[in-house]
Amino acid sequence: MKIFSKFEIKPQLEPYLPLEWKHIFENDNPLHVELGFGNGEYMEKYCQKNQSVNYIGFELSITSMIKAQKKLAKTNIKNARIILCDARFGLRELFHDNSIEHIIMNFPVPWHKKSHARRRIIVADFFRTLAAVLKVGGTFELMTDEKWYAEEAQENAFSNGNFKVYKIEKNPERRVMTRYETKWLKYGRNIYRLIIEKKSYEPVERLIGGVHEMPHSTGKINPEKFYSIVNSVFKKEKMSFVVKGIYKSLDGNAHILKVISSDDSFSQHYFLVAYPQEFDNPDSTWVIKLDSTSNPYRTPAVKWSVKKLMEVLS
Ligand SMILES: C[S@@+](CC[C@H](N)C(=O)[O-])C[C@H]1O[C@@H](n2cnc3c(N)ncnc32)[C@H](O)[C@@H]1O
Repeated sequence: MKIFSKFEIKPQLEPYLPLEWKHIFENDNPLHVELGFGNGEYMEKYCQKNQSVNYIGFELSITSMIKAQKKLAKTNIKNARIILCDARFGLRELFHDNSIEHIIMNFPVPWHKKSHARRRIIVADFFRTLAAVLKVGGTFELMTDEKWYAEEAQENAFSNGNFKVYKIEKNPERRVMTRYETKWLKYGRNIYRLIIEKKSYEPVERLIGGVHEMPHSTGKINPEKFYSIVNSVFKKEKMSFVVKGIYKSLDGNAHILKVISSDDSFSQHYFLVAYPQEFDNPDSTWVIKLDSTSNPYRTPAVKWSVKKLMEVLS
């Protein structure tokens, strides 16, 4: 089997965030970022035509990641990296302030139903991130076939106050186009482009920003309490977590806890391991830490789950 993983970056394994992109690409070329790249068709063409930019793509779908990696490998693209991660989180946590030259979002799902509001990307928070991570003079380009969506984004950008907001263009000709875009234009379906340009900088509050350390806690644990915490929801400020299941190792010493945590709307699944430092001593101190198979971003909610569980199990 051919390995295409040279394009994929796993920032959750890095000891420090935001990332140092010039070390990753081994050059200091301008950063261009695509949010929700789908099968990677736009990324492939864009990278071929713009070889002096460093291109970073975000996707949530594993199938799309695989398709894009195959494409990039086939055409021997050198200037692209892709990340399996919520673009809202990635854009805010993985880039230094004033570091991105251009951000592209092609045909996102608008999620117009209220019940899907949590999935929307282009909301007020998104523009706060752009005001931090785009360079002054850097641009965000949105393509959509929903006029109301472009208008809503335009209003949000305008209310943020840090952007020059351009007029929405109808059926613009772009140097690089997606397959659907070409087809839609051919069949007379309208598409819209919104471009905004950053005029002033405003910092954004990051969840990580700094050393990306491994959390662990130590203390006394009453093993009888383990099963009482399953499905209990713990909440504090914008953080929450729930223990969805507990599994015991065959020798009965280690307990593995399946946890889902949330920082605001950013959720992660991971496993924690709890074990006594001295297996034969009933008074032993216990350790709770991330299980070695798990690699969530060490957000405040992840760190808090490690600390709080020690407290409730003691
Ligand atoms: C309608 S498709 C468009 C794909 C591609 N941009 C195109 O124009 O062909 C939207 C894509 O965005 C991805 N997506 C949705 N929400 C996302 C998020 N929060 N972060 C990263 N990708 C996301 C989806 O997995 C999907 O592949």
